[in-house]
Amino acid sequence: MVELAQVVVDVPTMQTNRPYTYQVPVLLEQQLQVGTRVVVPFGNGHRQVQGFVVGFTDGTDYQGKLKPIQAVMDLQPVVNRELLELSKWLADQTYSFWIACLYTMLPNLLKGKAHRIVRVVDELAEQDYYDLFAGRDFRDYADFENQPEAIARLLKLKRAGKVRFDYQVENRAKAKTITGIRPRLDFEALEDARTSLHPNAHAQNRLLSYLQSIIGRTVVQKQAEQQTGISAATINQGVKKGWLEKVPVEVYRTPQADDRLPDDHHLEAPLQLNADQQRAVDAIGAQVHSRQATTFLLQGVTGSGKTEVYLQAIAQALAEGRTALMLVPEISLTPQIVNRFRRRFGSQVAVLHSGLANGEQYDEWRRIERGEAKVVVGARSAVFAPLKQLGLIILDEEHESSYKQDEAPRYHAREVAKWRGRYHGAPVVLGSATPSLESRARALKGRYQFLRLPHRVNRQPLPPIQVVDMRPEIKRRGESNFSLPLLTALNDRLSRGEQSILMLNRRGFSSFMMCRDCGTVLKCPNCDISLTLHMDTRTMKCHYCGHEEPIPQVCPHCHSRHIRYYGTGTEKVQAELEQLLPQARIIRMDVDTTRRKGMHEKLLRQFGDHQADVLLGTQMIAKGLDFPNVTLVGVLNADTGLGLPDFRASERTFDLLSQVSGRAGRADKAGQVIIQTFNPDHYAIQDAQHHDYDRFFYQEMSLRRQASYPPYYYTVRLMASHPEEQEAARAMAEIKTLLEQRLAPQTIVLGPTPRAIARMKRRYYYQIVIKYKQDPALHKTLQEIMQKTQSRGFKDVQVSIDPDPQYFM
Ligand SMILES: Nc1ncnc2c1ncn2[C@@H]1O[C@H](COP(=O)(O)OP(=O)(O)OP(=O)(O)O)[C@@H](O)[C@H]1O
Ligand SMILES: [Zn+2]
Ligand SMILES: [Zn+2]
Repeated sequence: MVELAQVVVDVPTMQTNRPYTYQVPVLLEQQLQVGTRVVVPFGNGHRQVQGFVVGFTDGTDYQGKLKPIQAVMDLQPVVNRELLELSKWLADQTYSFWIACLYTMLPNLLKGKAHRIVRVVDELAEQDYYDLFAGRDFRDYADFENQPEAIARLLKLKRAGKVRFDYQVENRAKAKTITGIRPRLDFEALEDARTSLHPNAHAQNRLLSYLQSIIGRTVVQKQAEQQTGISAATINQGVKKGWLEKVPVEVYRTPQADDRLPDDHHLEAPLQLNADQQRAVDAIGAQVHSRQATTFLLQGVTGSGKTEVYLQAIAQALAEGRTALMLVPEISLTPQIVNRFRRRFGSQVAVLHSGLANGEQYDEWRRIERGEAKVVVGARSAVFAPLKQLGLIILDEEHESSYKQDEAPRYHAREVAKWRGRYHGAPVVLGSATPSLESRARALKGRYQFLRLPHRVNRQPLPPIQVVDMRPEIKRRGESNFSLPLLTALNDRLSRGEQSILMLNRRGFSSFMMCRDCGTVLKCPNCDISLTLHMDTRTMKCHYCGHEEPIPQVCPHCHSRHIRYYGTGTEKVQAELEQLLPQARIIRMDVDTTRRKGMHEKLLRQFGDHQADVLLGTQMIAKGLDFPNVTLVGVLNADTGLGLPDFRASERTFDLLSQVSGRAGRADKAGQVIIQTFNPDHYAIQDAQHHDYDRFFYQEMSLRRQASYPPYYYTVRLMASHPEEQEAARAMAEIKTLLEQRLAPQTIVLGPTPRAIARMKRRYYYQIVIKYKQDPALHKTLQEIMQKTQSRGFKDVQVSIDPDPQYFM
């Protein structure tokens, strides 16, 4: 009986979205593991492609001639069995390619063709040392990968812990090297050199003896000097005489510089919980203990101590010998929250986020994979962290739409978390001050266990919120970003030495150029959208395709010079504020000022150290910040997101206002919030003003029911694009016909309509939105559409299926 491998190949088409069978080289039978990457020939041209081994068979049911695996890319699996199973489920749920799901789970370094090396880490038998390593301490893995015999030997050495397999970052974090020395002559030749030495040349004599003792090896020069007392000068003489050479020796990248970590012996003690917190920790802890995959909704007002609940529930999971996963939205993955975890759990914490260099990301991933890190704090994709023995999963700010990936595979981290919870028997905690309507509705139905923290830890009331109607303000005082009440309040904090946070809501508006004479707006030549002004580069940029052009001096249409910049950017606000309050020290935080690595951290530290009076920023300052000296929060424009063509527009506005208001008055000083708006009567703004989540919830629920939107209905969005508009429309019409034939009569199919942004990257987009409660035919029909749209009739049409879309624009 031969062993055959099932390989998912890196050829992302619907036809290849299943494993192919390959011969395993005889020498590697029973040695290759599931989850290992391989290179296999594919198709008639025998193209070489990458793939993942996803299983083995004995091949009894295969008739044709099988091709063999060409190369084995890893000495250890890069996806474990759990993640392999998860990837399959994910592909099915998100209508995407299995191969794409596998890659999604891996750190960047393992997605491409990273440089791989095998290092000797323990003494080898002489034969292995010379055959495999030619007497060196490491070797390029590429030299081995298509030699089954060598791989078989390496796999054995790996199992015995004698070699180590490593990925090296190509350019950015080039591995560090130090100087090593290596004899250039053989034993006899060195002996000859010794006989011709001057009798007084003791040092050189010693060097020659030493070299004779290390033939075939490389030794770190510093080490040799220390061990033998031979000086660097003597070694240099030896180099000149041709006895030895200097070579670079690699040192390991240390995954975590030790000084970045708090000392594990001085970790912070848990806080004394209040009664509500204790109830929550007990409820979660009980399920951790009994290994129940219960989902909790923890709704706690801002500053109610949710994070402390997470920390103590995690401590419980660790005490039971299990691991924990803590997810936060990328935007609130601030040093503040990371440090809180590090102070509590020390070096057991691994952090995963998009700001890490590939090498750092891989190092963290590897610490998790080896079981050295037991608590992972990370953004969306950290939900795939290869933790074993998972005991608890937490999603903070569970309502955040960034938990959904908006490109294929279009997964929602919440759903993946629940899948992993079921797999491990681990509870999942969804935490928020403003839960998504979906989650809150489930909690009310008893599908989630509902926990509440209704009070702030400091027993202070939530800060009072004043809503300022900007319409009369503008009439009275002319165009300004600051109303009189806000200015007065800012002045007041300045005189008291307290700090303020100002948020400019950038959602749904951009800074565009318009001609005052003819009304022409500068648009992207590729996309149906206006270009955004960027002062830092002095260019106009398209946020969709990246098109960039200089700021025009005259209108391209009527050549008027009256071309004006509309919309309010943070820079413009900063300039105005500097004029109005010249004595205020301002820190601006937006994409521009935080682009450089480490700036985010630095600006927040400065603000925390009271080196500024005002923190002015975009949405990125709304979440998670905990500064005791902040007593005023101002929202400059509350309503820019309200007008967006999206059924979640009100919910997002309410969430954002609640979150940012929560930054004020978190310690002993009372806080105050001022919200400026042109829609003071809108229920999202009024309910936020009264801190009334429940009222907002019921009001919004009734609108959703009337319009058949989630959580009453599920939604799926289908999108087709083509360079020719009528081709995209035609494809969608065909899909619509198919849907109407197959789906249940109660299911609603809307469209096809052009997307709100109808043209992007020179392609036209049409969409269909499906709304359904229960439709047994849906999943199969959508799978069928994925298959069908790969066929000839759909040439050049790209179709995507997005279950539970977060945006409808
Ligand atoms: N039991 C407690 N005793 C004393 N202080 C506490 C307790 N629990 C939390 N705190 C402190 O109260 C502050 C707010 O708590 P925390 O940040 O956990 O709230 P949160 O609900 O996560 O906040 P948000 O959602 O607004 O970001 C923190 O400074 C925290 O250290
Ligand atoms: Zn013009
Ligand atoms: Zn564009």
